Amino acid sequence: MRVIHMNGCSNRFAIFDGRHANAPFRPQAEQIRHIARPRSGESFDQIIGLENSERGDVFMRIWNADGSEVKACGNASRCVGHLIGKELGQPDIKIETEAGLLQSYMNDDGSVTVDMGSPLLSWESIPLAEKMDTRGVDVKIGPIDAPVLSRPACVSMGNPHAVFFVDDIARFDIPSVGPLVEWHPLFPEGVNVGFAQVLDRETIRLRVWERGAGLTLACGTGACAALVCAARLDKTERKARMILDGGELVIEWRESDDHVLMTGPIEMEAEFNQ
Ligand SMILES: N[C@H](CCC[C@H](N)C(=O)O)C(=O)O
Repeated sequence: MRVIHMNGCSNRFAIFDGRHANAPFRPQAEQIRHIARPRSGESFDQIIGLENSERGDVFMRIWNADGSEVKACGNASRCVGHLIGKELGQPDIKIETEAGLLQSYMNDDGSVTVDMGSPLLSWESIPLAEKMDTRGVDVKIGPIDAPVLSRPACVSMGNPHAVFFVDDIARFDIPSVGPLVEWHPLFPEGVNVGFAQVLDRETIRLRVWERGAGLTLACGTGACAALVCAARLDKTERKARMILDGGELVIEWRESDDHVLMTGPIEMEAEFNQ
Protein backbone atom coordinates (compact mmCIF):
# COMPACT_ATOMS: atom_id res chain seq x y z
CA MET A 1 0.00 0.00 0.00
CA ARG A 2 1.11 3.54 -0.87
CA VAL A 3 1.90 5.67 2.21
CA ILE A 4 2.38 9.44 2.11
CA HIS A 5 3.66 11.66 4.93
CA MET A 6 2.35 15.24 4.71
CA ASN A 7 1.73 18.18 6.97
CA GLY A 8 -0.36 21.33 7.02
CA CYS A 9 1.34 24.04 9.14
CA SER A 10 3.31 21.18 10.78
CA ASN A 11 0.10 19.30 11.77
CA ARG A 12 1.44 15.91 10.67
CA PHE A 13 -0.37 13.05 8.92
CA ALA A 14 0.46 9.57 7.72
CA ILE A 15 -1.87 8.91 4.75
CA PHE A 16 -2.59 5.29 3.72
CA ASP A 17 -3.93 5.03 0.18
CA GLY A 18 -6.22 1.99 0.24
CA ARG A 19 -8.02 2.80 -3.03
CA HIS A 20 -6.22 0.10 -5.06
CA ALA A 21 -5.66 -2.40 -2.25
CA ASN A 22 -7.63 -5.66 -1.95
CA ALA A 23 -9.45 -4.21 1.08
CA PRO A 24 -9.83 -0.67 2.49
CA PHE A 25 -7.40 0.48 5.18
CA ARG A 26 -9.40 -0.18 8.38
CA PRO A 27 -6.85 -0.77 11.18
CA GLN A 28 -7.66 -1.47 14.83
CA ALA A 29 -7.25 1.38 17.34
CA GLU A 30 -4.11 -0.26 18.75
CA GLN A 31 -2.52 -0.30 15.28
CA ILE A 32 -3.35 3.40 14.80
CA ARG A 33 -1.77 4.24 18.15
CA HIS A 34 1.37 2.28 17.21
CA ILE A 35 1.71 4.10 13.85
CA ALA A 36 0.92 7.56 15.23
CA ARG A 37 2.94 7.42 18.44
CA PRO A 38 5.67 4.79 17.93
CA ARG A 39 8.12 4.13 20.78
CA SER A 40 10.85 5.64 18.58
CA GLY A 41 10.85 7.53 15.32
CA GLU A 42 8.53 10.17 13.97
CA SER A 43 5.00 10.65 15.26
CA PHE A 44 1.79 11.80 13.59
CA ASP A 45 -1.21 13.72 14.93
CA GLN A 46 -3.73 11.92 12.74
CA ILE A 47 -3.72 8.83 10.50
CA ILE A 48 -5.66 9.21 7.25
CA GLY A 49 -7.12 6.42 5.10
CA LEU A 50 -8.06 7.07 1.45
CA GLU A 51 -10.95 5.06 -0.01
CA ASN A 52 -12.90 5.19 -3.26
CA SER A 53 -15.96 7.44 -3.19
CA GLU A 54 -19.25 7.42 -5.14
CA ARG A 55 -20.05 11.05 -4.23
CA GLY A 56 -16.62 12.67 -4.50
CA ASP A 57 -13.14 12.20 -5.96
CA VAL A 58 -11.98 10.40 -2.81
CA PHE A 59 -13.24 9.30 0.63
CA MET A 60 -11.07 10.45 3.57
CA ARG A 61 -11.22 8.48 6.84
CA ILE A 62 -9.62 10.10 9.91
CA TRP A 63 -8.18 8.66 13.11
CA ASN A 64 -6.65 10.64 15.97
CA ALA A 65 -3.33 9.48 17.44
CA ASP A 66 -5.22 7.84 20.35
CA GLY A 67 -6.95 5.51 17.86
CA SER A 68 -10.35 7.23 17.88
CA GLU A 69 -12.07 7.72 14.50
CA VAL A 70 -13.36 11.26 13.95
CA LYS A 71 -15.32 13.05 11.23
CA ALA A 72 -13.32 16.17 10.39
CA CYS A 73 -9.70 17.27 10.01
CA GLY A 74 -9.11 20.59 8.29
CA ASN A 75 -5.37 20.43 7.70
CA ALA A 76 -5.56 16.86 6.43
CA SER A 77 -8.39 17.90 4.06
CA ARG A 78 -6.07 20.46 2.56
CA CYS A 79 -3.27 17.87 2.18
CA VAL A 80 -5.63 15.35 0.53
CA GLY A 81 -6.99 18.10 -1.74
CA HIS A 82 -3.44 18.73 -2.97
CA LEU A 83 -2.61 15.02 -3.33
CA ILE A 84 -5.69 14.11 -5.37
CA GLY A 85 -5.64 17.37 -7.32
CA LYS A 86 -2.09 16.63 -8.49
CA GLU A 87 -3.05 13.02 -9.28
CA LEU A 88 -6.11 13.98 -11.35
CA GLY A 89 -4.52 17.10 -12.82
CA GLN A 90 -7.41 19.28 -11.65
CA PRO A 91 -7.29 22.03 -8.99
CA ASP A 92 -10.81 21.49 -7.62
CA ILE A 93 -11.44 18.26 -5.71
CA LYS A 94 -14.46 16.88 -3.85
CA ILE A 95 -13.48 15.07 -0.64
CA GLU A 96 -16.12 12.85 1.00
CA THR A 97 -15.85 12.50 4.78
CA GLU A 98 -18.13 11.16 7.51
CA ALA A 99 -19.10 14.80 8.14
CA GLY A 100 -20.10 15.36 4.51
CA LEU A 101 -18.69 16.47 1.16
CA LEU A 102 -15.91 19.08 1.20
CA GLN A 103 -14.67 21.11 -1.77
CA SER A 104 -10.93 21.83 -1.98
CA TYR A 105 -9.14 24.25 -4.34
CA MET A 106 -5.42 24.31 -5.21
CA ASN A 107 -4.33 27.97 -5.44
CA ASP A 108 -1.64 29.30 -7.79
CA ASP A 109 0.70 30.08 -4.88
CA GLY A 110 0.70 26.41 -3.81
CA SER A 111 -1.65 26.95 -0.88
CA VAL A 112 -4.90 24.97 -0.65
CA THR A 113 -8.35 26.27 0.29
CA VAL A 114 -11.00 23.94 1.70
CA ASP A 115 -14.66 24.92 2.02
CA MET A 116 -15.56 23.35 5.38
CA GLY A 117 -19.29 24.09 4.99
CA SER A 118 -21.42 25.81 7.62
CA PRO A 119 -20.49 25.85 11.31
CA LEU A 120 -23.00 24.17 13.65
CA LEU A 121 -23.86 26.51 16.52
CA SER A 122 -26.66 24.79 18.47
CA TRP A 123 -25.86 23.08 21.80
CA GLU A 124 -27.21 19.76 20.46
CA SER A 125 -24.87 19.84 17.43
CA ILE A 126 -21.63 20.38 19.38
CA PRO A 127 -22.84 18.23 21.30
CA LEU A 128 -23.24 19.51 24.85
CA ALA A 129 -24.72 17.37 27.64
CA GLU A 130 -27.39 20.01 28.32
CA LYS A 131 -29.00 23.08 26.76
CA MET A 132 -26.70 26.11 26.92
CA ASP A 133 -25.90 29.31 25.03
CA THR A 134 -22.91 28.22 22.92
CA ARG A 135 -21.51 31.78 22.86
CA GLY A 136 -20.26 31.10 26.41
CA VAL A 137 -20.88 27.79 28.21
CA ASP A 138 -20.76 27.03 31.91
CA VAL A 139 -17.26 25.52 32.26
CA LYS A 140 -14.80 26.70 34.91
CA ILE A 141 -11.23 25.41 35.23
CA GLY A 142 -9.16 26.05 38.35
CA PRO A 143 -10.07 27.15 41.90
CA ILE A 144 -13.80 27.69 42.30
CA ASP A 145 -13.34 31.23 43.62
CA ALA A 146 -10.71 32.19 41.02
CA PRO A 147 -11.02 30.03 37.88
CA VAL A 148 -8.09 30.36 35.45
CA LEU A 149 -10.38 29.63 32.50
CA SER A 150 -14.13 29.96 32.08
CA ARG A 151 -17.03 30.36 29.66
CA PRO A 152 -15.56 29.01 26.38
CA ALA A 153 -17.51 29.57 23.17
CA CYS A 154 -18.47 26.35 21.38
CA VAL A 155 -19.02 25.33 17.76
CA SER A 156 -18.92 22.18 15.62
CA MET A 157 -17.01 22.07 12.31
CA GLY A 158 -18.03 18.44 11.95
CA ASN A 159 -16.09 17.94 15.19
CA PRO A 160 -16.58 19.60 18.59
CA HIS A 161 -14.63 22.73 19.65
CA ALA A 162 -14.52 24.86 22.80
CA VAL A 163 -12.62 28.15 22.42
CA PHE A 164 -11.31 30.17 25.38
CA PHE A 165 -10.51 33.81 24.59
CA VAL A 166 -7.55 34.87 26.75
CA ASP A 167 -5.52 38.05 27.18
CA ASP A 168 -2.12 36.36 27.16
CA ILE A 169 -1.85 32.91 25.59
CA ALA A 170 1.67 32.45 27.03
CA ARG A 171 0.23 32.35 30.55
CA PHE A 172 -1.40 28.95 30.05
CA ASP A 173 0.25 25.57 30.56
CA ILE A 174 -1.92 23.99 27.89
CA PRO A 175 -0.84 20.35 28.45
CA SER A 176 -2.12 20.61 32.04
CA VAL A 177 -5.39 22.51 31.45
CA GLY A 178 -6.27 21.07 28.01
CA PRO A 179 -7.13 17.55 29.22
CA LEU A 180 -9.37 18.95 31.98
CA VAL A 181 -11.62 20.42 29.28
CA GLU A 182 -11.14 17.71 26.61
CA TRP A 183 -13.10 15.16 28.69
CA HIS A 184 -15.22 17.56 30.80
CA PRO A 185 -18.69 16.02 31.44
CA LEU A 186 -20.35 18.86 29.50
CA PHE A 187 -18.85 17.35 26.31
CA PRO A 188 -20.21 13.78 25.94
CA GLU A 189 -18.06 13.20 22.80
CA GLY A 190 -15.01 15.06 24.17
CA VAL A 191 -13.89 18.36 22.68
CA ASN A 192 -10.97 20.10 20.95
CA VAL A 193 -9.83 22.98 23.16
CA GLY A 194 -8.73 26.29 21.61
CA PHE A 195 -6.81 29.05 23.40
CA ALA A 196 -7.26 32.23 21.36
CA GLN A 197 -5.68 35.65 21.88
CA VAL A 198 -7.26 38.31 19.66
CA LEU A 199 -4.41 40.59 18.50
CA ASP A 200 -6.64 42.84 16.39
CA ARG A 201 -9.90 42.57 14.42
CA GLU A 202 -8.14 40.57 11.69
CA THR A 203 -5.53 38.57 13.61
CA ILE A 204 -5.79 35.78 16.20
CA ARG A 205 -2.95 33.94 17.92
CA LEU A 206 -4.18 30.36 18.53
CA ARG A 207 -3.00 27.17 20.20
CA VAL A 208 -5.15 24.01 20.30
CA TRP A 209 -5.20 21.04 22.65
CA GLU A 210 -6.72 18.51 20.23
CA ARG A 211 -9.14 15.77 21.30
CA GLY A 212 -7.29 12.48 20.91
CA ALA A 213 -4.00 14.05 19.83
CA GLY A 214 -2.94 16.63 22.45
CA LEU A 215 -1.15 19.92 21.77
CA THR A 216 -0.49 20.03 18.02
CA LEU A 217 1.43 22.67 16.07
CA ALA A 218 -1.73 23.56 14.15
CA CYS A 219 -5.40 22.57 14.01
CA GLY A 220 -7.42 23.46 10.91
CA THR A 221 -10.92 22.93 12.30
CA GLY A 222 -9.69 24.64 15.49
CA ALA A 223 -8.75 27.71 13.47
CA CYS A 224 -12.20 27.68 11.81
CA ALA A 225 -13.84 27.31 15.23
CA ALA A 226 -11.85 30.18 16.77
CA LEU A 227 -12.69 32.55 13.91
CA VAL A 228 -16.41 31.69 13.96
CA CYS A 229 -16.60 32.15 17.74
CA ALA A 230 -14.60 35.42 17.61
CA ALA A 231 -16.76 36.87 14.81
CA ARG A 232 -19.95 35.71 16.55
CA LEU A 233 -18.84 37.59 19.68
CA ASP A 234 -17.83 40.59 17.53
CA LYS A 235 -14.20 40.28 18.63
CA THR A 236 -13.00 40.13 15.00
CA GLU A 237 -14.23 40.54 11.44
CA ARG A 238 -15.49 37.43 9.59
CA LYS A 239 -12.07 36.94 7.97
CA ALA A 240 -8.80 36.76 9.91
CA ARG A 241 -5.22 35.52 9.89
CA MET A 242 -4.72 32.72 12.43
CA ILE A 243 -1.20 32.51 13.85
CA LEU A 244 -0.52 28.97 15.09
CA ASP A 245 2.72 27.52 16.46
CA GLY A 246 3.35 25.70 13.16
CA GLY A 247 2.30 28.35 10.66
CA GLU A 248 -0.54 30.60 9.53
CA LEU A 249 -4.02 29.93 8.16
CA VAL A 250 -6.52 32.42 6.72
CA ILE A 251 -10.10 31.67 7.73
CA GLU A 252 -13.18 33.34 6.29
CA TRP A 253 -16.76 32.79 7.48
CA ARG A 254 -18.44 33.82 4.26
CA GLU A 255 -21.57 35.91 4.76
CA SER A 256 -23.18 34.94 1.42
CA ASP A 257 -23.56 31.21 2.12
CA ASP A 258 -22.48 30.82 5.79
CA HIS A 259 -19.60 28.57 4.67
CA VAL A 260 -16.19 28.60 6.38
CA LEU A 261 -13.16 28.69 4.04
CA MET A 262 -9.71 27.67 5.30
CA THR A 263 -6.58 28.54 3.30
CA GLY A 264 -2.98 27.65 4.07
CA PRO A 265 0.20 25.83 3.07
CA ILE A 266 0.75 22.10 2.75
CA GLU A 267 4.00 20.16 2.65
CA MET A 268 4.70 16.79 1.01
CA GLU A 269 7.29 15.05 3.20
CA ALA A 270 7.72 11.48 1.92
CA GLU A 271 6.02 8.81 -0.18
CA PHE A 272 6.69 5.04 -0.23
CA ASN A 273 5.08 1.62 -0.49
CA GLN A 274 4.68 -0.79 2.43
N1 LIG B 1 -8.52 16.18 16.91
C1 LIG B 1 -9.67 16.46 16.05
C2 LIG B 1 -9.44 15.90 14.63
C3 LIG B 1 -8.27 16.57 13.91
C4 LIG B 1 -8.41 18.06 13.84
C5 LIG B 1 -7.20 18.84 13.34
N2 LIG B 1 -5.98 18.11 13.15
C6 LIG B 1 -7.57 19.65 12.12
O1 LIG B 1 -6.66 20.00 11.32
O2 LIG B 1 -8.76 20.01 11.99
C7 LIG B 1 -10.93 15.81 16.66
O3 LIG B 1 -10.79 14.92 17.50
O4 LIG B 1 -12.02 16.22 16.28
